[in-house]
Amino acid sequence: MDTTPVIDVERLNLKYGDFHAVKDLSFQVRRGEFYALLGTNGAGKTSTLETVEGHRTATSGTVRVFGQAPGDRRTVRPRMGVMLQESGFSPDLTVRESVRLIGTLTRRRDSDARVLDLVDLTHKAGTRVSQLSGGEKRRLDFATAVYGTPELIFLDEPTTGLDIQSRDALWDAVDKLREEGSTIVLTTHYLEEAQQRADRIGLMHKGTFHREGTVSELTRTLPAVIQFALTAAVPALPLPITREHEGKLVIETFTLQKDLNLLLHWAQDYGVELLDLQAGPTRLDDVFRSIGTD
Ligand SMILES: Nc1ncnc2c1ncn2[C@@H]1O[C@H](COP(=O)(O)OP(=O)(O)OP(=O)(O)O)[C@@H](O)[C@H]1O
Repeated sequence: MDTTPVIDVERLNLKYGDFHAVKDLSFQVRRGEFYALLGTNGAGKTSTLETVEGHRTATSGTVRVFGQAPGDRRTVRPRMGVMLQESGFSPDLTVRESVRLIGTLTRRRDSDARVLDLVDLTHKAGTRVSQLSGGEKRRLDFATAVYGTPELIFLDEPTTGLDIQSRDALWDAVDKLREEGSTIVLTTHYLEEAQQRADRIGLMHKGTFHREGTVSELTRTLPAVIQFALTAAVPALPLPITREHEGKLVIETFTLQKDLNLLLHWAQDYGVELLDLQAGPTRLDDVFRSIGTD
């Protein structure tokens, strides 16, 4: 089996004039992996991805895609599908003409009807792009990435502007692409989408990785949280309260199951009602919030 990483970035630096936007960034994406490049605003995600996609030249460092320079139009480009934040389809073309154009530009083979069906635009095939809704345009953008089932697919904020049904349909389509072996690189500010699906996450801040790893590697350094409200005076609690937040008592713990069990038994024994009880592991949101504080 070919073990060459699909993407191999080594000590990438990008400068805009005096501004150092990406600093010595190194990462690899393996074949079949779902990798999410996340980060704070202005962290350097788009700059990095544009370089990997072959649209931007590195100030220094090396970027390899399928073992080759990413700008290589003949060998590399046809193997990668890119969903940009704005594809810039001509407003005068119909949806069908736009999909056909994707095939011509990417030099990949596919059935236009299959792609239209996949992005749920068959009923809009004869409509001009200028007359599509925001969500429909986004689904047409998605068609650029999935046309011809490329080996490597970049999704830049793919679900922004999509309603819940369209989001689910997009992720179903991505699941199918993965089953067929495609490698996925995602950027998004919807952290839950990354938390649910990504094999690994690179979390960028100010041009470098704040952390990189699996979701559990990223979250396990932070405590889980139990929170609840009390309406009346109660006997001494069995656990220390870490803080109060919006009228609720918050307990942070690295032993969630044990401490939740202790709390529930205590409430049962004393007949105490724990209002709005919530308990759960650390979420990626919390890792984001901790940027700059740790
Ligand atoms: N063409 C440019 N000229 C000058 N500075 C730029 C240019 N493009 C980006 N930058 C700066 O480089 C930094 C990284 O930008 P980039 O768009 O890569 O970040 P990002 O992580 O994608 O951000 P966001 O989440 O806000 O989209 C930002 O501070 C941005 O202002």
